[in-house]
Amino acid sequence: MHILYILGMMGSGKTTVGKIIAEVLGYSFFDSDKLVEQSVGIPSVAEIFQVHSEAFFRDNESEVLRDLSSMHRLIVATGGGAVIRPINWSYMRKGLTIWLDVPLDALARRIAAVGTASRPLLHQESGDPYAKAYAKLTALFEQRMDSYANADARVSLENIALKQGHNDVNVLTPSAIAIEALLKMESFLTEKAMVRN
Ligand SMILES: Nc1ncnc2c1ncn2[C@@H]1O[C@H](COP(=O)(O)OP(=O)(O)OP(=O)(O)O)[C@@H](O)[C@H]1O
Ligand SMILES: O=C(O)C1=C[C@@H](O)[C@@H](O)[C@H](O)C1
Ligand SMILES: [Mg+2]
Repeated sequence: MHILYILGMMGSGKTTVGKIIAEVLGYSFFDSDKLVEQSVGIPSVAEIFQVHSEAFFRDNESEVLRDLSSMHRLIVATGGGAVIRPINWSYMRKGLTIWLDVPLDALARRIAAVGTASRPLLHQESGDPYAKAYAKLTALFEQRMDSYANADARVSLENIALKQGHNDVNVLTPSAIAIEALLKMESFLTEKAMVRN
């Protein structure tokens, strides 16, 4: 495996879990949102949306994914919306894709805890941050769920919690999630090798 792409909604833990996986495997870690900020020369995604537009951000995101796709031994935390463009899949299909599937109420809770200012698609000046984030995440997820489901492997926090005998995903540590992601990757690669042989 040359590159592992971590997919998932905003706040799903792509950066947190991706860094742990990179450390375990001895791979380099890249955050595609950060690479877009560097390449555009604007320090935040929110400002890129404001100064330019979402379409401009998406074009740059595709360029970043294209450039990364020729590299080796990387873990890439993708932007939450990277799955919506088919061209991005043509780059990501060169590696392995894994979807961090986190219940929307847990996402809204994490996002409300840090505020929505850094997330232009969720930001609202007024109202309850949890309720607003939850409503927007629900609408976005409906548009995107079929795209996330194209990932080679899915890491469901609900399933990990069930396996551990809890019914609350909020007790799961990033390390437990990273371990599950590594196991899912391994089974995907084993099945792929069996189909080949
Ligand atoms: N397993 C976890 N349990 C509790 N909080 C978590 C967990 N994983 C990540 N978080 C917290 O949730 C927030 C989002 O995590 P992170 O930044 O890794 O997600 P992301 O998918 O990279 O989000 P973004 O859309 O901003 O790129 C952070 O505040 C992080 O500390
Ligand atoms: O889900 C999304 O569309 C986004 C997620 C973030 O990672 C950023 O890429 C940006 O805020 C858009
Ligand atoms: Mg991130």
